Amino acid sequence: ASPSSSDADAISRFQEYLRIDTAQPAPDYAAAVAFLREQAAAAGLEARTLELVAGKPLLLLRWPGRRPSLPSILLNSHTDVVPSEPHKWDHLPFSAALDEASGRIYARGSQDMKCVGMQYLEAIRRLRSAGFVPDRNIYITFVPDEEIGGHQGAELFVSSKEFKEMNVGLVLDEGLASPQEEYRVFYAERSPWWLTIKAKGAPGHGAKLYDGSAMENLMKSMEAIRRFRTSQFDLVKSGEKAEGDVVSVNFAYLKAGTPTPTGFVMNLQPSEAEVGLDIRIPPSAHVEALERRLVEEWAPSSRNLTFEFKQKMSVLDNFGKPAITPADSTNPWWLLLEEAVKSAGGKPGKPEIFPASTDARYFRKIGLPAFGFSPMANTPILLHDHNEFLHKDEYLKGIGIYESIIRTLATHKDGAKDDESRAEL
Ligand SMILES: CSCC[C@H](NC=O)C(=O)O
Ligand SMILES: [Zn+2]
Ligand SMILES: [Zn+2]
Repeated sequence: ASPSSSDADAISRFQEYLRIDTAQPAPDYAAAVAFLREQAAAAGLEARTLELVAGKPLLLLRWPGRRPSLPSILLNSHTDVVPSEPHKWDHLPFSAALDEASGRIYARGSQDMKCVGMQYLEAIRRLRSAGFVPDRNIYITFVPDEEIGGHQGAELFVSSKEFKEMNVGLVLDEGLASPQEEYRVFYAERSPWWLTIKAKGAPGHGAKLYDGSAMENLMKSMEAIRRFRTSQFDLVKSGEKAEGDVVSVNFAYLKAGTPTPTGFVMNLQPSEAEVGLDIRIPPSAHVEALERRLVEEWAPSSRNLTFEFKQKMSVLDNFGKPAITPADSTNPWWLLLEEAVKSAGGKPGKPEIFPASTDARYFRKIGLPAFGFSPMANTPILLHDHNEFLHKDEYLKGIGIYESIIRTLATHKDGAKDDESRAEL
């Protein structure tokens, strides 16, 4: 069915946002914030641009509620996107081309996560024009730098005075597309450990056989790492565990050898060899056992191996507990979210652990409940991939889902224990 004029307008606004090149490492944040401030004005929202770091604007929008003392709702999204290889796309990544035949909107950020940022705003437009007024303050944030760790975005924001004044009770952030009809919802995520292991050994003639060369040392470690990786991956392949529940280890780079202007020296065994690892740790992992495995098996000093962490996020929050948001009947926020998705015709899937990392970790770290959710069903998972797309109908359906979520979460349930504690409703 062809979209109504308001649907067509919503789609063209989505395309306009997608056309702004906010790809790392040089996102056009100024253009994105200028566009989003126009959208905020059209949606009747108060807007403030915070520059916690120069050149890294964080846009903070507010929809005042009738009872501002209630814990507020924060709808978060990031404005930056990952780079792409345009020549490998069927449609240029910032063309935001709507393929009429398929109904797909192709663009970098169409899934991750410009769709969500615009769906928040479109849902609020519709709620306001329907005369809805929230009980709680509703905040919408567009933060920078999520794709490079959020260190100058969400991580700074959660310790700012502006954030403290917001009295946030619940955060929604990004999820993942679902190839099934059930939407995916995330209540935790895996913590990134980025690790380098360096092997040293005696150099030697390429024809000489001897033990303990740097390459042999490193290969022994990589073989042990690969066996561990396989053991974890087999748990996923067998269906015994979800991807977010195992420890993943992937090889990010290898570095060794003596370069020359035309290649590498072929008859000199190098005295050093290095591997980079991207490790993701679920909240349930036995961290001490993994650290022991690293020291004793993967990088034992007895084999002239050393290691260095480039990033080592804890699986615990600031209170020493696993950074997890309960997604069951003990958490009234979860029950409301589930009810809101269902009442808008959506099917929430079984709550999962997000396999990668998002800015949600910074909110959970300070003890706030945060769910990862992107309303994309019947959609292949294409974040960070070539030909990332979102079907226009899925996009429009997602606006309706957020209308229901915002209406449900923003309305105070009389009798709830809102005023006594932030964790409760
Ligand atoms: C760990 S900081 C980088 C965050 C990035 N987020 C999504 O892809 C990720 O690699 O998971
Ligand atoms: Zn993202
Ligand atoms: Zn991403």
